[in-house]
Amino acid sequence: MALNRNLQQLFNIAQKDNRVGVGLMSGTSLDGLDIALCRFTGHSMQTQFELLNFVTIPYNDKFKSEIRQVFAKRQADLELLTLLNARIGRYHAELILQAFDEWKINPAEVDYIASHGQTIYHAPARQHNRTGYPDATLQIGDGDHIAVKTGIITISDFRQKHIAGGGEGAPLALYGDVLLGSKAGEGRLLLNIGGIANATWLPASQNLSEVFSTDIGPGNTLIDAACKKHFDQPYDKDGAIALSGIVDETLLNALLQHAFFEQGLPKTTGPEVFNLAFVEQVISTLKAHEIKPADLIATLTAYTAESIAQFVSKYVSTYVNIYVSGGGASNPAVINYLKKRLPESKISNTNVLGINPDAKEAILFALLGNEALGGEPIAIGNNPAVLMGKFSFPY
Ligand SMILES: Nc1ncnc2c1ncn2[C@@H]1O[C@H](COP(=O)(O)OP(=O)(O)OP(=O)(O)O)[C@@H](O)[C@H]1O
Ligand SMILES: CC(=O)N[C@H]1[C@@H]2OC[C@@H](O2)[C@@H](O)[C@@H]1O[C@H](C)C(=O)O
Repeated sequence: MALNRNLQQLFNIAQKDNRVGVGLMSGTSLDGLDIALCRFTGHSMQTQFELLNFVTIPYNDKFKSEIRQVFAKRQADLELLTLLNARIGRYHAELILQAFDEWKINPAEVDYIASHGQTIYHAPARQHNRTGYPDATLQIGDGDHIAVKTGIITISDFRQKHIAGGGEGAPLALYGDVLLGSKAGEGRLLLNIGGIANATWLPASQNLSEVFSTDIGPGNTLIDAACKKHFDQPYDKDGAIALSGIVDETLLNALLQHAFFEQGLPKTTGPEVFNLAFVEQVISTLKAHEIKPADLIATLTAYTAESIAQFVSKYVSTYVNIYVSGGGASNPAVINYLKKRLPESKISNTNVLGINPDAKEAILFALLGNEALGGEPIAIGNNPAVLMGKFSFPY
């Protein structure tokens, strides 16, 4: 009996030795959609990869503000959430087609799309503390819309399987970091500074049981939020505002008392926890304390960098090769603080590993899509050995 058209196409793609796939990431910074066009040869520990094209297409202010109405909020308009699930899926498909146009790529040359979607709420059990409820996370921007509009098989909603297998749904970075970033004889820390900062430790032994990946704390999320509120700017370009201000050590120390930093690894978090309401609440406990906007940005920048430095000292080693990715890698105020705090570490950018630091997370999802099509579950550290993602078909 013949397979239907969708399954036949899936069967053909799954049997290929090499695949061209698109990885999509729309992170917690809500800056835009990262689109990475990749070619993968092989799978699992034999994966070879080439980045063919990459672009970040910025979101316009109206779109950002619509997402913000439901993003990381305990209470939200359910109708808007429902509408956004479809709208984001369709919009992402339009942006992919726009990128293909610019790259002169025919959609028929692309085997699959792997879409992260937009995280709306992240609620690990450690954080929600509701008896009887599991770890949970929600990403929207339904894959069916992407598959139908582009005509390309789409794999999406990767995080649910990680949770079903016993994880918190994040960070998923380690699956890509192990396959693309590890090297025998060199201990490496791959540090991503996005909205939230996370890291993967890749030991020199390449022993998968020693690998771990965890969120560290705030990345750019608080800096961005304070820039928006006090300077009407989406972020602190090149750390200019932070470098013009003075770090308020009292506030910095108070912020570092957050219970998240004391919790064991691995752990995950988000803007549900690290937001301006938390910062303002901490400021309100510091009696007779006034802080100028530029000093606030300087302090929040130091908060990001100091929490990363403390994590490195506590869990890795102060003498380690650190490879940074994510938008925070372009913030000299963060990177210079880290270099001062960890003088024995060698801090560089993932470019030196052949991985574009802005594209790294989009590449990760392309890689997870390649695994979903042809890989095998791999046990890494205490992460679930699962193949992640759900399939959406064009027809
Ligand atoms: N030149 C720059 N100077 C300072 N900060 C920058 C610069 N370029 C990017 N950034 C920061 O990086 C952010 C975007 O980072 P990125 O794209 O890694 O986030 P994301 O993908 O949303 O994050 P996440 O990993 O949390 O999902 C911007 O909002 C800004 O804070
Ligand atoms: C729930 C969620 O969207 N988490 C993101 C977020 O952004 C950074 C950090 O928090 C990380 O845990 C994760 O993304 C990356 C891609 C990951 O899973 O590795």
